[in-house]
Amino acid sequence: MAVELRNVTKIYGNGVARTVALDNVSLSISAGESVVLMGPSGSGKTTLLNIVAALDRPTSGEVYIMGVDVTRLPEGKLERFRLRNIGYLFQSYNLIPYLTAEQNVALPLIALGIRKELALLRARALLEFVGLEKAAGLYPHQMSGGMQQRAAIARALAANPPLIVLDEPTSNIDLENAAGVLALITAVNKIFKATVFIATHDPDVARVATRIVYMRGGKAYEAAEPPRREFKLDMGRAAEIYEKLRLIDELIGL
Ligand SMILES: Nc1ncnc2c1ncn2[C@@H]1O[C@H](COP(=O)(O)OP(=O)(O)OP(=O)(O)O)[C@@H](O)[C@H]1O
Repeated sequence: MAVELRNVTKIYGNGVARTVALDNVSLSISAGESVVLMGPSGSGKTTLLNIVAALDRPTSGEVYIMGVDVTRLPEGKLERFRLRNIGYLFQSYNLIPYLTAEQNVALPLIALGIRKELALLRARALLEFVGLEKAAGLYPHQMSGGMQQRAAIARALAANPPLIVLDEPTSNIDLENAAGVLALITAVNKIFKATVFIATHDPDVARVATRIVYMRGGKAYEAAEPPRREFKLDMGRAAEIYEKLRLIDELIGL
């Protein structure tokens, strides 16, 4: 199981300000699933995403990620666990402004202690995977919003994490870029075999889902069989770059 939540409750505040953001949520996500979390504003999506991403701890309940109970990990160990196991795509991308695209992508690998040249080699292959091979030397301010997002996706894949968590991946980009990013998410799921967890308001994102979970009032509900729409994607090329990445991984020992 990639992610397992058992009776997870999250309560903010107390007294009159007490809010039950998650109400006894249990959820099992198998490796390789692509889960899209939908629901109205205030239903608890962000709270659940942050818990699945090991960025926040529940008030009660257990959270297993790749078999590890992350609620019991001390902060120091949790940080390394996150670096190795979870790739993040935040709405604001959070690219470091004074680093180039390739330096941004290499950063998680360098934080894991991998030699800079090898980290940059993998970073450049990942930028090729997301279609940014010509932008490796650009700084974030020299890139469009769509390009910055692709760079952030490459960075999320840097340490080859088994779980990728994305918060509203289509909210800050235009329709054309949104279709591109959904195709990329499909490739990440199919070729990298990463488990994908996405919180969104955008019903279009459901097209990349193997499973849809709805939130309402802090409770999670399973949807009936979701629509599965394939994206036009040159899987041959993506698979080719993936092979290159695997060779680099052998060098790095990832
Ligand atoms: N840090 C916090 N302190 C107090 N209450 C909070 C906090 N974070 C979230 N909440 C409350 O918990 C509930 C769930 O919020 P959450 O942000 O998870 O919902 P959401 O579905 O992600 O909403 P949106 O789609 O608007 O982001 C809401 O009632 C919200 O007001």
